[in-house]
Amino acid sequence: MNYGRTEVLRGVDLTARRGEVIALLGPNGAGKTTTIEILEGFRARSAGRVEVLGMDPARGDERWRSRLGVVMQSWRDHGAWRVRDLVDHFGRFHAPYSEPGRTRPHDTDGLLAALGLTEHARKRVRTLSGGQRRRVDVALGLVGRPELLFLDEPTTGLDPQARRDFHELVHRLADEEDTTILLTTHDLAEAEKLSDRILILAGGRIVADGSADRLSTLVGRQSEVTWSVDGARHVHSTDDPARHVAELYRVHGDDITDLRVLRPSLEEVYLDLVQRSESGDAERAAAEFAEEIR
Ligand SMILES: Nc1ncnc2c1ncn2[C@@H]1O[C@H](COP(=O)(O)OP(=O)(O)OP(=O)(O)O)[C@@H](O)[C@H]1O
Repeated sequence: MNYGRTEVLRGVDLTARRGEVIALLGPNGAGKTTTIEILEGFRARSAGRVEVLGMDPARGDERWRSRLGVVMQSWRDHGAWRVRDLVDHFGRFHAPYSEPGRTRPHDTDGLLAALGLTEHARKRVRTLSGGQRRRVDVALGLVGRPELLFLDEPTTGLDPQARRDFHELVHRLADEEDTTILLTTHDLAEAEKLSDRILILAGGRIVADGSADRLSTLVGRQSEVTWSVDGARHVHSTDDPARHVAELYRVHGDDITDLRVLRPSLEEVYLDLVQRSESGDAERAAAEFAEEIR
């Protein structure tokens, strides 16, 4: 993908399985939104082959579009609309495209309740707070009961409770409705919590692809064990924390307090991979990564 003479994506290769939740991570400007917009059919790619639900997004028709849910990063302004009317109106677009086992659209009031919007249903969108508007965005993305859902930074501006509710909603959509979800976020804990698979985009390429657990074992492989005996605190780095803890108990028994084991975090893996690819050689970073997970 090029914007003018600037190449922003090259050789991005990705397959998503039905019902999978994939988090697309990467620094600002890495090309996450561009990737998602190409898949949604909102942006024409410069080259390459793309197939989404069996169609080239550049040629997607209305029926195809009704099977997708889209929550974009930028707010689409419908300030004068009342929340319930807006969601209901968007839902009608999907009505002709019901399928066996997937009635479209969602029941408007049920959806508003699931997103904590019931008490705001009669309000005009422009009078809502930022986080409440974001929930309306999510409602509009979900109203057609999509098979494939794109969420571009969906939890920006949500308070902790709303964020947790949203996480539960994503799990339910994947588990109960077999919805395939591709989301972007800058919150690594969120990516770890929500997704089956994490993709890291840097330097225009996917430099890592795997579960959070898998990625966490790759960089700074050692875990850190901390504990106290008789008020003195100790720290030890080890490849085998279970063995170390067993040995501690053999030696000190019940004198041990404040025992903690910390495995390398996704944040460390992320920063390491992004740094490697930004130091100029994304291709080598991707190759090194592929070598490490073999
Ligand atoms: N319409 C456009 N015209 C020209 N360049 C663009 C356009 N849209 C994006 N870009 C450039 O393409 C690159 C990728 O942008 P993109 O928005 O896809 O990144 P992102 O990974 O989603 O970033 P963020 O985390 O900040 O949302 C950036 O360098 C950006 O400046």
